[in-house]
Amino acid sequence: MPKKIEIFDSTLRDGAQAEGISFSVEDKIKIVKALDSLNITYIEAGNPGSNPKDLEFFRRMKSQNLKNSKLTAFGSTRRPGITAEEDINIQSLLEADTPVVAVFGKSWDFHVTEIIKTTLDENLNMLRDTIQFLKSKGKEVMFDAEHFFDGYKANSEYAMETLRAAKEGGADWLVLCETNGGAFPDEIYRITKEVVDTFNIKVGIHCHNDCGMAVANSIMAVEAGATQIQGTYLGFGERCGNANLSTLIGNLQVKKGLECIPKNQIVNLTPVARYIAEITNISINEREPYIGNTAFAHKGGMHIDGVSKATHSFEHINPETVGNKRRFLMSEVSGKSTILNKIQRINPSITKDSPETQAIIDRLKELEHMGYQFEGAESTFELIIRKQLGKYRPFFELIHYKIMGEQPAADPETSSSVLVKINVDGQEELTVAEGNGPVNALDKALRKALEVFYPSIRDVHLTDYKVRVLDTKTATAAKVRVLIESSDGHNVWSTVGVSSDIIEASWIALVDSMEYKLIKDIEEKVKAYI
Ligand SMILES: CC(=O)SCCNC(=O)CCNC(=O)[C@H](O)C(C)(C)COP(=O)(O)OP(=O)(O)OC[C@H]1O[C@@H](n2cnc3c(N)ncnc32)[C@H](O)[C@@H]1OP(=O)(O)O
Ligand SMILES: CC(=O)C(=O)O
Repeated sequence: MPKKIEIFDSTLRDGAQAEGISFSVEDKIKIVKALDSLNITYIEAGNPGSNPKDLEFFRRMKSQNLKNSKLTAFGSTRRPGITAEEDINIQSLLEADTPVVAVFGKSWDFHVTEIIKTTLDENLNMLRDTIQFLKSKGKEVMFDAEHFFDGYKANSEYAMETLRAAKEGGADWLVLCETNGGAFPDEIYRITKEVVDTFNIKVGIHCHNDCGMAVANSIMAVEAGATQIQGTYLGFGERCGNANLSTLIGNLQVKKGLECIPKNQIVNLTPVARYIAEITNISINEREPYIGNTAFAHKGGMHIDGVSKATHSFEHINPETVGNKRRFLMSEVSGKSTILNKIQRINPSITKDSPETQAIIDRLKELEHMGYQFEGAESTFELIIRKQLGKYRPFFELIHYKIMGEQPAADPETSSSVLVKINVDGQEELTVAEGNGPVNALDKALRKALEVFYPSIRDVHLTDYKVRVLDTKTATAAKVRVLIESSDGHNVWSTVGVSSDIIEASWIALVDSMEYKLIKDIEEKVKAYI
């Protein structure tokens, strides 16, 4: 097995072929910089013959110096019947002015005769002289042997001929593409091994994920002697996507000890994933290995107990190795160990065997049965612990709220009005507020009333609001769970409310949010005093 694997990221080329993904030139530049900072060897950032945006991107990149990575432009071999020099796509590849070009060409005889409709000989000439031409211009050239594995299975002699032609043309790399994503790991190993044993040249692998095998297939190619892996950082790409490089880098570098990026960069595996997702405007699959939000989240009580005693009891690596973090989730399947450290933050004298611990677990299970979920609402859970431990006093009493809606609205920003009346230590306060919906107006009215007594509430704003219908069978009579995320500019916290009335569920979550903020203010003051 080799010691070093060259990583080739195609997020900005094959990734841009994924449904729902579109990058602006600015997005591309930001992602290139992030990949460069991670020391990804090759960044395939576009197809200059495809569209003016990619050409503009490569033009802008001429003034950007990459510190570690080699920018790569992608395009096809020349068209049949013309010279490489005459081919407009090849002219665009040169115009991109990158040190590396990746050219794809046909390796499956069926594609040659039925898709690009030329002869098998002309296809070999197309590969050979396109690569020769690009080499004469001083480029490092990768030959992406499209459909190589299907081609090999249909006509191995011809598939190998295409690699021979590419090598004769001067290709630096033969990249075996599993274009349709239908091959299995044993086939990948056997065929890649034959290529590695036949040609004295560097071999790469490019796998698609149509059978969920892209990562496994890429690893088998490495086992067979490939030293370059192509994929996309978050796995998105044409159809089911490409080999996920964040998983592959984790697997190869952390588990198999092969260097893909410098050792000191592996802690950036997760932060770079989150940055790319942010720029791409997608959510990372929570369950993604290594980098996902739940990759090191423990929920089962016995798991949490085990991890608290020895982290490797339920973790394959330490999450910090890849810049991720361990999380313990609150739920009805939690045991006492899960909640003990949360309880002890409020009352350190309580132990696993104290009756209060069992009472809190019972209350948690009862609330989950009613539809609550605390995994994403730990602030509400802290308030429940306080209530159970007698460490809570309400900051205000609700007298009532009234909601009015206007439809059709003269101004959508003020389509709802809410009146809130509260009592704080015997003093009543009545406020009215308008909003673009009842929850927005309710939030504004409650904050306006509370600000009179607690000025720091002015800093609080809602940053997220999610509603989940809990029992879809009963349709409009179903319960809803409202999850609110709030911020005061320094801290972010989440609270939850459940009711069959969406306004009431929102109110419960809003009240928890305000009370949580006020409790934290008091704690800060006490800390400062001590
Ligand atoms: C497996 C892969 O991922 S390969 C990369 C796939 N990526 C993309 O297709 C995205 C970028 N593509 C594009 O922007 C456009 O397809 C362009 C600009 C490159 C070409 O557009 P058009 O000239 O309108 O052609 P169109 O997309 O309709 O068809 C593809 C053409 O490329 C030809 N072609 C396909 N593969 C190859 C190849 N390896 N070598 C040479 N020609 C090829 C086809 O025969 C077809 O030619 P035809 O128009 O003479 O029948
Ligand atoms: C080149 C390429 O993207 C493929 O064959 O899948």
